[in-house]
Amino acid sequence: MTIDPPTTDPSQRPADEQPLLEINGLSVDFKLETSVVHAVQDVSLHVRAGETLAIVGESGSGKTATALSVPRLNPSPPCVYASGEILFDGRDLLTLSEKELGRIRGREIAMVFQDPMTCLDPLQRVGAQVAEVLRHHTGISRAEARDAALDALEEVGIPDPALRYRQYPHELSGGLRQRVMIATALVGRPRLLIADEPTTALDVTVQSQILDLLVTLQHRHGMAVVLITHDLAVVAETADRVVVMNQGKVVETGDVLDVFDRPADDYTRKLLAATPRLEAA
Ligand SMILES: Nc1ncnc2c1ncn2[C@@H]1O[C@H](COP(=O)(O)OP(=O)(O)OP(=O)(O)O)[C@@H](O)[C@H]1O
Repeated sequence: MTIDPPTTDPSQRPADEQPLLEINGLSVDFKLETSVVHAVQDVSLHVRAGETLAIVGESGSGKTATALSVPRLNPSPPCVYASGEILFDGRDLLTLSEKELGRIRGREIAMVFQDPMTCLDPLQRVGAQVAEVLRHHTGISRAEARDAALDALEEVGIPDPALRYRQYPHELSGGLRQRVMIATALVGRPRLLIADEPTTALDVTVQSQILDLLVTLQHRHGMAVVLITHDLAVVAETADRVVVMNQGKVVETGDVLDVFDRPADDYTRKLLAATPRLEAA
């Protein structure tokens, strides 16, 4: 019997060990008229199927620019993907055509943002918006999409979904709007959800309800989540692993408990020290 030596080449790993998302050496610049912002510098990270990876760091550290690079949603121009690769299920998203990426965006990779109004059309009834996403991705009939959208609104905990279906975004509270955005994001059953500060704009009690909802839906549907947040207490509650960013670079990464118990980097220590809620938890 021969035993193969352990392989270090990622392309040789068994399929079940391949991360769902693997970012290698990503650099993102914003080319402005008189200057260049190096927003993301040589960032590498990975997310396995079904797990939650949190990206933390101060404002301006490059969290959003990193995350928006995955579905290639940084505004271009001024954004330039200067180097690196973003492997989703082994395919480099940075090399796909807009058409190919369009089939992945929203369907296999979905996003929720801090402000639902950036995603929801203020002039369209909310139920129709959820149904339209489904029709776009699956081509099912109007009636089937309506039924599925009603189910989706119910699943995200919207009371009286038949009534809410017919309402416009401005008729809903911030928490309900966020639930509608989550329904819109998840109705296509994505394998990866990118959640960028999904609860920051909400009241504290609503924040924890929305987080609980995301965790429940993640477990139910087995999707992976990239969670961007400045709230380390939220990370401790929800994430498996964490990436700490500072000034466009990854300064530390690891299992949440390890990093929070034994931070290796000074910047991580400072972030943790600035989060008293965490010590109380
Ligand atoms: N569209 C843009 N045009 C120019 N510069 C940008 C653009 N988007 C981001 N930047 C710059 O890139 C850097 C990283 O920004 P990014 O939004 O990724 O940070 P962040 O860590 O997500 O911050 P926050 O927590 O405030 O959202 C910042 O210096 C920011 O000013």
